Amino acid sequence: MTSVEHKRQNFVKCRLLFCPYSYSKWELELLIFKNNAKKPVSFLIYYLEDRATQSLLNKLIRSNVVNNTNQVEVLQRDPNSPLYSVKTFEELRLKPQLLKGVYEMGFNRPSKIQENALPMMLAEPPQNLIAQSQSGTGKTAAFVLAMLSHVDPSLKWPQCLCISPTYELALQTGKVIEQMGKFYPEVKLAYAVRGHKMERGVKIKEQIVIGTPGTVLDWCIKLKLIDPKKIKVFVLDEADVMIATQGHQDQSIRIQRMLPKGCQMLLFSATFEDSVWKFAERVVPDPNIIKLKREEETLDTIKQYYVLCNSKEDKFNALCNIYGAITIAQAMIFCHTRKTANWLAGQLSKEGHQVALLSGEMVVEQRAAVIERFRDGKEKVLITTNVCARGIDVEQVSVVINFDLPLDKDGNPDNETYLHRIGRTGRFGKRGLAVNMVDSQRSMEILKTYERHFNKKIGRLDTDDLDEIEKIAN
Ligand SMILES: Nc1ncnc2c1ncn2[C@@H]1O[C@H](COP(=O)(O)OP(=O)(O)OP(=O)(O)O)[C@@H](O)[C@H]1O
Repeated sequence: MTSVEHKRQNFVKCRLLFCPYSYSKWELELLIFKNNAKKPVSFLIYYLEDRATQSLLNKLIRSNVVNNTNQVEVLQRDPNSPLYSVKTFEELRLKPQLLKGVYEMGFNRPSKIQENALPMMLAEPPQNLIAQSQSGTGKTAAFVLAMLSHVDPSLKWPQCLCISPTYELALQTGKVIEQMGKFYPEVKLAYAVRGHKMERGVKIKEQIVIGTPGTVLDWCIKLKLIDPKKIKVFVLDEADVMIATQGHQDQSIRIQRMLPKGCQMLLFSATFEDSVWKFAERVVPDPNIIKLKREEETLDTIKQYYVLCNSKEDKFNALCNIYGAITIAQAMIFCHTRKTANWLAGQLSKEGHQVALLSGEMVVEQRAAVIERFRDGKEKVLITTNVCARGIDVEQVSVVINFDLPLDKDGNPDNETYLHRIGRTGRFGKRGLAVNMVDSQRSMEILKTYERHFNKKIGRLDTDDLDEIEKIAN
């Protein structure tokens, strides 16, 4: 190639970033440089869902089961058989060690989905189940209890196999197995995840194996560590996340095909798009189906205010006044950009607040650590960009501050994100307080759009008047 030809070359650069506008997406930016130009003449942006990260963060922030007032829908394989549901864990006749484990975890009674799913999963002969309900409604706890109930600890080989979409999610489920099985130490657990190097042919003695599809397949086929014909219970968790990951769907089906005919197949998903449904039907033959509709969020129990400001410094002063006047257990503050979030975190720290900062450039482990600290109350303020606006369940947070109002990627009002940031589910949901900082004519217009859309008044708050602020807390 001559130098002249070289100069005429077009080239493309890619950047993978965490999307600043949405909670669960990665942004792939393609910069097209024509004729070696310094500036790209066009660029394309793709959004790739990162559902696994969202699911993990959601699990980590949650400290309790999500209450859902919707009716559970049950479709039985045999519609003539009586429909069992339980209101207590005693009715399930669990092994005493497991009942103790359940109570030790602070569970007093089965969650809504567990009321129906547990009797089905524990029935004799074993029944297959597809269950769908939003994250946090108790699915993991349910299938963990089923696996622990079905194993025979005197047999030293894998009998229950659970596959999760990612390393982190598998570890998280493993923790639940360890907690619930705390008083049942004869039952052992093995992790089939990356980094857990095993020699070919060494038989696994643990009765429960949890892992990701690729490693589980290796353990079954290549390394022959697990005899799939001896598996009694197969769990496929987070089916919606699983199929969103390249290759996982086929791997899961390959694993399922190796299992014996009588093996109990259980599949769980937080959502049920058509693609998940098709996949579920391939993995679980003759299923019973349990569905619990997602509970809608509302603004009914939220007091909403706005504060007029001129600059970010002004917003910060307003925030300090609010903090000075009312006691805030935990608050989440949303900023539009990473830069503002960093600046605000610095300012609040200088004022002596314990601040946690969550932003897009952090890797999943870092974000998980920040969220766990916040959930445990080690920090009282969580500042974040839009990245986790929806990934995080904010029910436990009583005060939400929109330091910048939520906008979509084109800078227009984003009703869904506004609702999700400050909304609560359930008619009996805890009361909350939301304060919106308005700093321009445009942001005032956006605020009015939210007011009209939700048909809920957003009152003005004068943050220079401490008495007035005190009143909003009552
Ligand atoms: N019966 C129960 N009583 C009280 N808390 C419960 C009960 N069942 C589960 N929990 C708790 O509720 C939270 C959510 O439960 P779990 O993780 O099982 O839900 P999930 O539907 O599997 O959610 P995800 O889809 O995010 O995994 C956990 O903190 C769990 O310990």
